[in-house]
Amino acid sequence: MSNNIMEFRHVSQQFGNNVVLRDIDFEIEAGKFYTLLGPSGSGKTTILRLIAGFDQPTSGEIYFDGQQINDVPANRRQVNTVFQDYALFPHMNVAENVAFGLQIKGVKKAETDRRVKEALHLVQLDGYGPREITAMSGGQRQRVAIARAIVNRPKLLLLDEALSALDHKLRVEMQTELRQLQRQLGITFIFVTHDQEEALAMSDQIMIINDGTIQQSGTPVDIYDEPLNHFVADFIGESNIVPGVMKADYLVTIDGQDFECVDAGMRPNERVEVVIRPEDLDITTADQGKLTVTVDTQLFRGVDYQITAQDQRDHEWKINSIHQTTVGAQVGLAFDPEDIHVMRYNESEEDFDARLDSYEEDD
Ligand SMILES: Nc1ncnc2c1ncn2[C@@H]1O[C@H](COP(=O)(O)OP(=O)(O)OP(=O)(O)O)[C@@H](O)[C@H]1O
Repeated sequence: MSNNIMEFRHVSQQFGNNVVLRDIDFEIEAGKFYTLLGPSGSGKTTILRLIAGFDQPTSGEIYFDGQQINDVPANRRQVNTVFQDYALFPHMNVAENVAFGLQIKGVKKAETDRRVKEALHLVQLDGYGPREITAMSGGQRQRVAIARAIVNRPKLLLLDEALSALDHKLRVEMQTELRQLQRQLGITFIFVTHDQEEALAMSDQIMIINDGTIQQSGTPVDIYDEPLNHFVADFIGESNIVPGVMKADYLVTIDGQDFECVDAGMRPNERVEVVIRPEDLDITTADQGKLTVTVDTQLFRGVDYQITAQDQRDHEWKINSIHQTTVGAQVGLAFDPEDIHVMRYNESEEDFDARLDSYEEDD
């Protein structure tokens, strides 16, 4: 028996001529914290609206707990949404806002009071029930919105950029609290954000979306360490992305030099893209490095130095190092075979050759 609470099968969404989602397929496992991550306009909110039942897909099927729900209206789905602007009722106090959904369902007063109290306790707003919404801070309103969304224990909670209105410190605090709340309640959360650090910090699973298609799904570690394509490598964290050729299993050529790597199974001489994260590069003496570079810039960031350097072909490398270096110095870059991440190239060989040629002509 599958433990999936939500499934999309070949879901497409079109507004007029504008195709916003293209043949989306995914499964959401019950009880986990999922994040939909992608740039503005990629289709994240459109997916949430389909899950919540605010819109119907142009084609494809949506399943909830194994049942097809395309035609089930929003108010009959066991799904609640926390919106970016919270959508609280300003003329009601905190308790009335939280109680609203229960009253609509006709839950008795004593039961409603009990559940409102419990929900306010879960979001650490004990005793705030009689307060006017207008007398609550941004962070407190955020908690009220969450209390209102969990009070009737939905099976699935959708959070659309739910933390984006908070300042940085409060936002980081709420990330931890939301994660704890999700574990405590065991409700499946689908959280939408365009902030990659937030996604990496909070999620069990991340789905990266761009231009209406899912680029990669996986745990934060999978996605960070093994990006499937250029978009993911570039979008998640900082990266050095360079074209290369897979000479043989475990051997890749970058900039005309051969490097041992841990990837295999590509065609001999297959064109690839190579990702090396800035924190995986160590600075050493010029004669000890695998590549020789000249340091261009160095910025101290508290925990480390953010360094840029040019190699002999004038390509820029980003390096994060805890050791200080000197601008203008010639140094070596050291890295291990497992720090090289090889990605298949997903464009035609002709396009790739053209790009590789132009890259080499830059020399
Ligand atoms: N009702 C609609 N009618 C026409 N176009 C729409 C409609 N809803 C969304 N779109 C378009 O669909 C695309 C995806 O929008 P969506 O809101 O899903 O993106 P998003 O990833 O949530 O972006 P953001 O992070 O900016 O909220 C955009 O180009 C948007 O203009």
